Amino acid sequence: MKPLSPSPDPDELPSVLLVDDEPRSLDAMRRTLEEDFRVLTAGSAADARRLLEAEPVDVILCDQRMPGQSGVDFLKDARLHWPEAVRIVISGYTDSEDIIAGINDAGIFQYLLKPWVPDHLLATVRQAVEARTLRHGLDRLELDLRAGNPALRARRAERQREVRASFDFQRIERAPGSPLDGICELAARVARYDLPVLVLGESGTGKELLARAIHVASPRATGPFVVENCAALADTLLESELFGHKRGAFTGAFEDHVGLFQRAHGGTVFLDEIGETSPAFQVKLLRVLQEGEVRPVGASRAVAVDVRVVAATHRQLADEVRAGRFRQDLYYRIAGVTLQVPPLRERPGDIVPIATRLLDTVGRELGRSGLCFGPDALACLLAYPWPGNIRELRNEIARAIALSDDDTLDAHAFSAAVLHGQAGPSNGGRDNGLPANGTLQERLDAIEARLLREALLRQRWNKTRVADELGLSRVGLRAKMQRFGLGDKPARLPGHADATDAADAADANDAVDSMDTIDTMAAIDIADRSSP
Ligand SMILES: Nc1ncnc2c1ncn2[C@@H]1O[C@H](COP(=O)(O)OP(=O)(O)OP(=O)(O)O)[C@@H](O)[C@H]1O
Repeated sequence: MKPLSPSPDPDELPSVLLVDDEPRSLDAMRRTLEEDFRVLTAGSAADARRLLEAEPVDVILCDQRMPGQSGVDFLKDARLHWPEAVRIVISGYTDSEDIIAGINDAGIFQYLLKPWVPDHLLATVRQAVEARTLRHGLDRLELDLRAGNPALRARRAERQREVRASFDFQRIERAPGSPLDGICELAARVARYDLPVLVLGESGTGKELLARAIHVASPRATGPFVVENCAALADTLLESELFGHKRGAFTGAFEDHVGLFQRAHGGTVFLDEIGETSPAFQVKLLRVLQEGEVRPVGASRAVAVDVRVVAATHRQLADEVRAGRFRQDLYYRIAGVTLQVPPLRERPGDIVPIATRLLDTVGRELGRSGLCFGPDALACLLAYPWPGNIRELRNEIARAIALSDDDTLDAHAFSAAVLHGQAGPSNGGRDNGLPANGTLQERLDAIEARLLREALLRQRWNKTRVADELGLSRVGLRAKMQRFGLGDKPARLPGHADATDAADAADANDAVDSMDTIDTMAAIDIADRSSP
């Protein structure tokens, strides 16, 4: 036999106020509902008001046709004074137009048609109570958040720890003492404050990675991090992507679309290649940043958004402002703090640690773990100027993994350009692969080191020929090689002194097989870099 469950305390049941001037109808509804709800009844709007003033209720169910005031008008009034009660109107077909007209103003949850069926009436009131409970829970959550509820704060802190454990500035691989150390330190400092950050640097240098690390180190870590490449879309599409649009706003807008700014609410928006945006779009973006709200295309009202903006560009944006191509007011809005990420060729010490990390991650992505570089491969990577920066390095490593059956990658797995140390097309045609920053002396040094490296590769590390080509004495060449960390006198490796002409014979110690020489050079280079 089914055990008898204790009947619930009527005071703990959700309360429903029925309003109808028809006593029989009122009675029928009461009987249908009273087992599950605490039912109050009123024969008129005035009686209902008196009851509501005496005690709050969860649901009001009101007949549309009543003498004096219509059900919808009464519910409009109830919405103003007792907004937490969920409102249902009940009526016949003939009143539907009035009800539809008043649905928004009265905030009506459901419209029940007469004659009603008991099961449907019960289900509708249950749904209304559920909606009331949900809304109540959300209100509580918001209050708790505003009041800084300790349990919630602890849960948020825990989640932040989880997010930070999965990604932080350590994921930005670099050598000890790399120029990136200072940049990451500054980024970690500014991450704590809601300042806009502008990240400058050539394509593929790791600007997005830095932006993500800033987000994770910020108090917004548990919020969303959304990315938009502003160069990839035409103005109208970019506007609709970022700010959203309403259905029918333009041809093809078949439904409402929530923009990225709204999706990033509570988090960070990363606007990549902001320097490519048109003046018209810049005006719109400026308005959003100034007012802290977005207006979806075709919408009549704006929506408040709370986001932090991190923007990036490969251009020197201050120069773009001076040239009149980028709005100054927008520049000051987005450049609260500016971080400049140097290209890979200006931090050659980072090549080996980054390449090693990429070999591991890309290898695992391709289902090949336990891979390593042969020393000739590392020497090749070091000798190449990487105009496409870390993205190019990543692609090169992926290609080498795919082409090599061996777990130790050697230089021949690389493309011809990398193997011979010759840069392909420079960075999107935007520069010539040479440093864009630094003092004149630093830039000249970088150019000299690169020319020297290229000549050494071209002449298969034969110093006599290199000295001839560059119009230097051998002593002068050695001094320069030493100065640029290109090694002085690589040890001759057994079996590789295959000098073939008089000049080589005179320089037999240096005339070693290029790859083995590179081997040794790489070892020297790596040892140099790892020493404190
Ligand atoms: N220091 C690093 N350590 C490991 N991987 C890195 C590092 N920097 C960048 N990468 C990787 O290099 C690739 C390019 O980086 P990212 O997209 O952040 O560059 P970007 O400057 O934003 O490029 P773009 O301007 O073209 O969008 C990514 O796969 C990224 O994970």
